Amino acid sequence: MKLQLALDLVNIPEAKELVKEVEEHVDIVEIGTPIINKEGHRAVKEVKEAFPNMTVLADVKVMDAGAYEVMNASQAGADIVTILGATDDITIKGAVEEAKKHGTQILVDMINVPNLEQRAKEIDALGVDYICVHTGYDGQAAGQNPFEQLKVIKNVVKNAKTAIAGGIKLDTLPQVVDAEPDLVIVGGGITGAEDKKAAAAEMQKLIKEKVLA
Ligand SMILES: O=C([C@H](O)CO)[C@H](O)[C@H](O)COP(=O)(O)O
Repeated sequence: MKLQLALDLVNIPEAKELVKEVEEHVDIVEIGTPIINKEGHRAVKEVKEAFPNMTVLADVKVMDAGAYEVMNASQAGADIVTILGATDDITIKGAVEEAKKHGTQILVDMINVPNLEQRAKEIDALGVDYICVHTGYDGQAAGQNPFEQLKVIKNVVKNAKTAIAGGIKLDTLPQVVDAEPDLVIVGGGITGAEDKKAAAAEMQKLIKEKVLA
Protein backbone atom coordinates (compact mmCIF):
# COMPACT_ATOMS: atom_id res chain seq x y z
CA MET A 1 0.00 0.00 0.00
CA LYS A 2 1.48 3.33 -1.10
CA LEU A 3 0.93 6.95 -0.04
CA GLN A 4 0.50 9.70 -2.63
CA LEU A 5 0.76 13.37 -1.75
CA ALA A 6 -1.64 15.50 -3.83
CA LEU A 7 -0.44 19.05 -4.44
CA ASP A 8 -3.40 21.14 -5.54
CA LEU A 9 -3.69 24.65 -4.18
CA VAL A 10 -0.06 25.74 -4.44
CA ASN A 11 2.24 27.28 -7.06
CA ILE A 12 5.36 25.55 -8.41
CA PRO A 13 7.88 26.88 -5.84
CA GLU A 14 5.49 25.98 -3.00
CA ALA A 15 5.00 22.51 -4.52
CA LYS A 16 8.76 21.94 -4.55
CA GLU A 17 9.09 23.13 -0.96
CA LEU A 18 6.34 20.73 0.13
CA VAL A 19 7.92 17.77 -1.65
CA LYS A 20 11.27 18.58 -0.04
CA GLU A 21 9.61 18.64 3.38
CA VAL A 22 7.79 15.30 3.15
CA GLU A 23 9.59 13.31 0.44
CA GLU A 24 10.91 10.62 2.78
CA HIS A 25 7.34 9.82 3.89
CA VAL A 26 5.50 9.60 0.54
CA ASP A 27 5.82 7.26 -2.44
CA ILE A 28 4.19 9.35 -5.18
CA VAL A 29 3.77 13.09 -5.70
CA GLU A 30 0.67 14.25 -7.55
CA ILE A 31 0.78 17.48 -9.52
CA GLY A 32 -2.88 18.34 -9.04
CA THR A 33 -5.40 19.48 -11.62
CA PRO A 34 -5.55 23.05 -10.25
CA ILE A 35 -1.77 23.55 -10.63
CA ILE A 36 -1.71 22.07 -14.14
CA ASN A 37 -4.69 24.21 -15.17
CA LYS A 38 -2.88 27.28 -13.88
CA GLU A 39 0.75 26.61 -14.74
CA GLY A 40 0.58 23.92 -17.43
CA HIS A 41 2.87 20.91 -17.75
CA ARG A 42 5.74 23.14 -16.63
CA ALA A 43 4.65 22.16 -13.11
CA VAL A 44 5.13 18.45 -13.85
CA LYS A 45 8.45 19.08 -15.59
CA GLU A 46 9.90 21.26 -12.83
CA VAL A 47 8.93 18.92 -9.99
CA LYS A 48 10.25 15.87 -11.85
CA GLU A 49 13.51 17.67 -12.63
CA ALA A 50 13.88 18.71 -8.99
CA PHE A 51 13.05 15.20 -7.69
CA PRO A 52 14.12 12.75 -10.42
CA ASN A 53 13.81 9.71 -8.16
CA MET A 54 10.26 10.55 -7.07
CA THR A 55 7.29 8.99 -8.89
CA VAL A 56 5.27 11.90 -10.28
CA LEU A 57 1.59 11.71 -11.20
CA ALA A 58 0.04 14.29 -13.52
CA ASP A 59 -3.62 14.72 -12.54
CA VAL A 60 -4.81 15.86 -15.95
CA LYS A 61 -8.20 14.06 -15.61
CA VAL A 62 -8.33 13.32 -19.33
CA MET A 63 -11.79 13.05 -20.90
CA ASP A 64 -10.85 13.07 -24.60
CA ALA A 65 -7.80 12.72 -26.86
CA GLY A 66 -6.41 10.05 -24.52
CA ALA A 67 -3.27 9.22 -26.50
CA TYR A 68 -2.34 12.86 -27.17
CA GLU A 69 -2.82 13.95 -23.57
CA VAL A 70 -0.84 10.99 -22.22
CA MET A 71 1.95 11.76 -24.69
CA ASN A 72 2.17 15.38 -23.48
CA ALA A 73 2.09 14.48 -19.79
CA SER A 74 4.66 11.70 -20.28
CA GLN A 75 6.99 14.00 -22.21
CA ALA A 76 6.74 16.50 -19.36
CA GLY A 77 8.05 13.79 -17.02
CA ALA A 78 4.93 12.20 -15.56
CA ASP A 79 5.24 8.58 -14.45
CA ILE A 80 1.46 8.20 -13.96
CA VAL A 81 -1.33 10.04 -15.83
CA THR A 82 -5.00 10.25 -14.84
CA ILE A 83 -7.96 9.53 -17.15
CA LEU A 84 -11.61 9.91 -16.19
CA GLY A 85 -13.63 6.70 -15.83
CA ALA A 86 -16.68 8.59 -17.09
CA THR A 87 -15.18 8.83 -20.58
CA ASP A 88 -15.55 6.21 -23.33
CA ASP A 89 -13.47 3.07 -23.75
CA ILE A 90 -11.84 4.40 -26.95
CA THR A 91 -10.21 7.23 -25.01
CA ILE A 92 -9.04 4.91 -22.23
CA LYS A 93 -7.65 2.35 -24.72
CA GLY A 94 -5.79 5.13 -26.57
CA ALA A 95 -4.34 6.34 -23.28
CA VAL A 96 -3.21 2.83 -22.28
CA GLU A 97 -1.53 2.20 -25.66
CA GLU A 98 0.28 5.53 -25.58
CA ALA A 99 1.35 5.02 -21.96
CA LYS A 100 3.05 1.74 -22.91
CA LYS A 101 5.23 3.60 -25.43
CA HIS A 102 6.51 5.90 -22.67
CA GLY A 103 6.65 3.44 -19.78
CA THR A 104 3.98 5.55 -18.09
CA GLN A 105 1.10 4.20 -15.98
CA ILE A 106 -2.60 5.07 -16.20
CA LEU A 107 -4.77 5.81 -13.17
CA VAL A 108 -8.48 5.97 -13.93
CA ASP A 109 -10.36 8.42 -11.69
CA MET A 110 -13.94 7.24 -11.07
CA ILE A 111 -15.12 10.66 -9.86
CA ASN A 112 -18.87 11.08 -10.45
CA VAL A 113 -19.26 7.74 -12.26
CA PRO A 114 -22.87 6.74 -11.48
CA ASN A 115 -22.74 2.98 -12.25
CA LEU A 116 -19.50 2.43 -10.31
CA GLU A 117 -19.56 -1.38 -10.04
CA GLN A 118 -20.32 -2.01 -13.71
CA ARG A 119 -17.94 0.67 -15.01
CA ALA A 120 -15.11 -0.52 -12.75
CA LYS A 121 -15.49 -4.04 -14.19
CA GLU A 122 -15.40 -2.68 -17.76
CA ILE A 123 -12.37 -0.48 -17.13
CA ASP A 124 -10.55 -3.29 -15.33
CA ALA A 125 -10.58 -5.21 -18.63
CA LEU A 126 -8.85 -2.36 -20.52
CA GLY A 127 -5.36 -2.81 -19.08
CA VAL A 128 -5.20 0.27 -16.87
CA ASP A 129 -2.84 0.31 -13.88
CA TYR A 130 -5.03 1.87 -11.19
CA ILE A 131 -8.77 2.37 -10.65
CA CYS A 132 -9.40 5.13 -8.12
CA VAL A 133 -12.57 6.08 -6.26
CA HIS A 134 -12.64 9.79 -5.63
CA THR A 135 -14.87 12.34 -3.95
CA GLY A 136 -13.89 15.73 -5.36
CA TYR A 137 -13.75 19.00 -3.47
CA ASP A 138 -17.34 19.91 -4.32
CA GLY A 139 -18.66 16.50 -3.25
CA GLN A 140 -16.66 16.74 -0.02
CA ALA A 141 -18.18 20.15 0.68
CA ALA A 142 -21.61 18.54 0.24
CA GLY A 143 -20.74 15.93 2.89
CA GLN A 144 -19.77 13.02 0.62
CA ASN A 145 -16.81 10.65 1.00
CA PRO A 146 -15.36 7.74 -1.04
CA PHE A 147 -15.16 5.10 1.70
CA GLU A 148 -18.11 2.89 0.65
CA GLN A 149 -17.09 3.22 -3.01
CA LEU A 150 -13.71 1.70 -2.19
CA LYS A 151 -15.44 -1.46 -0.93
CA VAL A 152 -17.43 -1.64 -4.19
CA ILE A 153 -14.36 -1.58 -6.43
CA LYS A 154 -12.36 -3.86 -4.14
CA ASN A 155 -15.01 -6.50 -4.81
CA VAL A 156 -14.93 -6.33 -8.60
CA VAL A 157 -11.49 -5.08 -9.70
CA LYS A 158 -9.26 -8.09 -10.39
CA ASN A 159 -6.43 -6.78 -12.59
CA ALA A 160 -5.75 -3.14 -11.77
CA LYS A 161 -4.57 -1.77 -8.45
CA THR A 162 -7.16 0.09 -6.40
CA ALA A 163 -6.80 3.66 -5.13
CA ILE A 164 -8.81 6.13 -3.07
CA ALA A 165 -8.86 9.94 -2.86
CA GLY A 166 -11.03 12.64 -1.43
CA GLY A 167 -10.73 14.35 1.91
CA ILE A 168 -8.73 11.62 3.68
CA LYS A 169 -7.32 12.88 6.98
CA LEU A 170 -5.37 11.27 9.80
CA ASP A 171 -8.58 10.42 11.68
CA THR A 172 -10.21 8.69 8.69
CA LEU A 173 -7.06 6.97 7.43
CA PRO A 174 -7.45 3.87 9.67
CA GLN A 175 -10.81 2.96 8.09
CA VAL A 176 -9.35 3.52 4.62
CA VAL A 177 -6.32 1.39 5.38
CA ASP A 178 -8.55 -1.39 6.75
CA ALA A 179 -10.18 -1.71 3.32
CA GLU A 180 -6.70 -2.36 1.84
CA PRO A 181 -6.43 -0.14 -1.24
CA ASP A 182 -3.11 -0.31 -3.10
CA LEU A 183 -2.78 3.48 -3.09
CA VAL A 184 -4.02 6.15 -0.67
CA ILE A 185 -4.09 9.70 -2.05
CA VAL A 186 -3.97 12.57 0.43
CA GLY A 187 -3.98 16.28 -0.32
CA GLY A 188 -5.34 18.61 2.36
CA GLY A 189 -4.77 15.99 5.08
CA ILE A 190 -1.05 16.70 4.68
CA THR A 191 -0.79 20.14 3.03
CA GLY A 192 -3.31 21.65 5.47
CA ALA A 193 -1.60 20.28 8.58
CA GLU A 194 0.39 22.63 10.74
CA ASP A 195 3.30 20.16 10.77
CA LYS A 196 3.16 18.63 7.28
CA LYS A 197 6.15 16.37 7.76
CA ALA A 198 4.70 14.95 10.98
CA ALA A 199 1.31 14.38 9.32
CA ALA A 200 2.91 12.55 6.39
CA ALA A 201 5.11 10.52 8.75
CA GLU A 202 2.11 9.48 10.86
CA MET A 203 0.16 8.47 7.75
CA GLN A 204 3.10 6.48 6.42
CA LYS A 205 3.38 4.75 9.82
CA LEU A 206 -0.30 3.74 9.81
CA ILE A 207 0.05 2.36 6.28
CA LYS A 208 3.24 0.44 7.06
CA GLU A 209 1.67 -1.06 10.20
CA LYS A 210 -1.23 -2.35 8.11
CA VAL A 211 1.04 -3.76 5.42
CA LEU A 212 3.15 -5.60 8.00
CA ALA A 213 0.16 -6.85 10.03
O1 LIG B 1 -7.97 15.33 -7.34
C1 LIG B 1 -8.16 16.14 -6.47
C2 LIG B 1 -9.22 17.20 -6.60
O2 LIG B 1 -10.13 16.82 -7.59
C3 LIG B 1 -8.59 18.53 -7.01
O3 LIG B 1 -7.97 18.41 -8.26
C4 LIG B 1 -7.36 16.07 -5.19
O4 LIG B 1 -6.02 15.96 -5.50
C5 LIG B 1 -7.80 14.88 -4.35
O5 LIG B 1 -9.15 15.05 -4.01
C6 LIG B 1 -6.98 14.72 -3.09
O6 LIG B 1 -7.02 15.91 -2.33
P1 LIG B 1 -7.80 15.98 -0.92
O7 LIG B 1 -9.25 15.74 -1.20
O8 LIG B 1 -7.50 17.36 -0.42
O9 LIG B 1 -7.20 14.91 -0.04
